[in-house]
Amino acid sequence: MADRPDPLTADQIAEGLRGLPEWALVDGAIRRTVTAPSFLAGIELVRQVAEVAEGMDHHPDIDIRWRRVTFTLSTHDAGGLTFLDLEQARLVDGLVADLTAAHGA
Ligand SMILES: C[C@H](O)[C@H](O)[C@H]1CNC2=NC(N)=NC(=O)C2=N1
Repeated sequence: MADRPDPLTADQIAEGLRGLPEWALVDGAIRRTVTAPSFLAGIELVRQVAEVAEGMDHHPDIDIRWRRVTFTLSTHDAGGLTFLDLEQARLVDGLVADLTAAHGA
């Protein structure tokens, strides 16, 4: 198993979240809900996030409810949040921005 980074401190989490205004701290994880323009657009976003996740070997919890997709990030092996979660949140934000731009929202 790959070495996992140390959990972030509360200060590090707070600082990281300042740059991630769409994400909320919930039960030791960070969470963002996206409303996609359609169900299939939401599924395509999930597929793109899945590719990112595979590349990072870091896998989000994903909840899909029609057009609403919720991503919940934490590092299970570390028992908390690590820089991997902040990095993944930024990458998800980039994909969501692309989706929004593609649909002229
Ligand atoms: C062996 C493998 O690297 C680990 O099990 C990875 C896989 N994906 C993971 N994803 C997340 N979110 N947290 C982890 O701790 C984790 N561990």
